[in-house]
Amino acid sequence: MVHGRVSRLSVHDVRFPTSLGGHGSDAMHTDPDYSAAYVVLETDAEDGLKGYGITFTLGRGTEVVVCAVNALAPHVLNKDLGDIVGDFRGFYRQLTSDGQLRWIFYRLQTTGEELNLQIGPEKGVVHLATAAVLNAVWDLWAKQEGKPLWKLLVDMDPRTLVSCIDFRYITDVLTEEEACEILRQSQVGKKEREEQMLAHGYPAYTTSCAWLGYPDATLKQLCSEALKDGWTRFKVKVGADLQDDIRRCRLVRNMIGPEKTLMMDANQRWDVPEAVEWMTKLAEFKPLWIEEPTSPDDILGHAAISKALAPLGIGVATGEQCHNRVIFKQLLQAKALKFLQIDSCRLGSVNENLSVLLMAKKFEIPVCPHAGGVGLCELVQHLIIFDFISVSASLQDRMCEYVDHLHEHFKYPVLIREAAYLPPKDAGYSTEMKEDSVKRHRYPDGEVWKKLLSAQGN
Ligand SMILES: C[C@H](O)[C@@H](O)CC(=O)C(=O)O
Ligand SMILES: [Mg+2]
Repeated sequence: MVHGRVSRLSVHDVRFPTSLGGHGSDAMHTDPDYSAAYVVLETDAEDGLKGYGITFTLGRGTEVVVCAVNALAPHVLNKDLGDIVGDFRGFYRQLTSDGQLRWIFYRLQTTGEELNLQIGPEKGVVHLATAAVLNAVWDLWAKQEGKPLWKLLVDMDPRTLVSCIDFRYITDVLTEEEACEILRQSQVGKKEREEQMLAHGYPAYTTSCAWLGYPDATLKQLCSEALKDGWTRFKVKVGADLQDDIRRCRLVRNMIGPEKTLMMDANQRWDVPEAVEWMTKLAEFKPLWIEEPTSPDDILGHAAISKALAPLGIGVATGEQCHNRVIFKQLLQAKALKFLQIDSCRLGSVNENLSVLLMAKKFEIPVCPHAGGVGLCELVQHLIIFDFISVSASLQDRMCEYVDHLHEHFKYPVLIREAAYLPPKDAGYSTEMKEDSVKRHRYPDGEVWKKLLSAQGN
């Protein structure tokens, strides 16, 4: 039974200096410091359990999200956890519909600069903050039930599951009744699929070999190590310089051979015609997909690229920066993507991701989650394992991203075996970081940053 009143919400700005090694770099984010706005929820319950929630950010962006989490705190504090999850749809809507927060541009005074930031509705900073808070609620709920989050979801009856979803703005493609029906139909074979997951895990691909900032020698070395470790699917960053892309893609394709799967990711670098032209030149390396070829807001642009690249056998993948379920709905309606990439922190937590998984099922589009960042692998594995067991019932054309960074900072790190995610066994959403890691990486007063900042003369 869920219990306790939320007595404290704290939020930490935790950053890892990944940009120093070029880890995580792409054509648009050339110096990413993998970071998180890290939320801790405490209750007055005697069990002493805490809920941990993160949202993924890049360095300086974190302080902005931290402000937004604090702005949302009054919605959570002093609430009864039973009341929150008992009407999760209502609570989700309360957080995402704060009449004062959803409207405005937010003016933030940081170190001498003034930033104007759009924070709503259901997009941008406030939505990332919503995800951090709700992820903490889901973590706490799963912990109180003594189950890993994926299992909490798998064991929930369809009616309870859909009661967590806000169907506002999507009923033209998915009603609550239809969602329930999808879940009911997928009850068949659930037990066998759960056993399959526990025995073999969920198939993964790696992005860790080919960040854009890596020199060719690193790329080669990481590729050959990944091959030895049994990886068969690889993603390469592209989009900044065509000649570089040709050289790097050739190098990777030569190393992995013609049979293994290659994906490319441009991180929104191109205009629509440029995307088509560029990918036509990279087609010889046989990519399965081009990810984020253009602005995440350009639904019709994605549709045009999809149509143009289909004859070359290249699909369009996108989602890691899709604001919300409405954008996903339209991408699906417009046949703008062949692979849908949910993100555990970009959307409004499990609640909104459930709606996207169900829409993807209805449109028969495979979900291949985004996980490049700190903690995203830990979180999204729960969603995709649930998706397989309770929604999609298929592994056809599906795989979950894996990046080999920063797992050592988590109390319950992902377990990868033979290029597959093994289902987590510990209770919760795998969101909890090690206390010492948080302390050392807190910005700007953690030991790691104090040293770095003083070396830079700050
Ligand atoms: C900035 C991030 O590392 C981004 O490049 C991740 C990404 O696009 C992916 O993993 O896909
Ligand atoms: Mg990407």
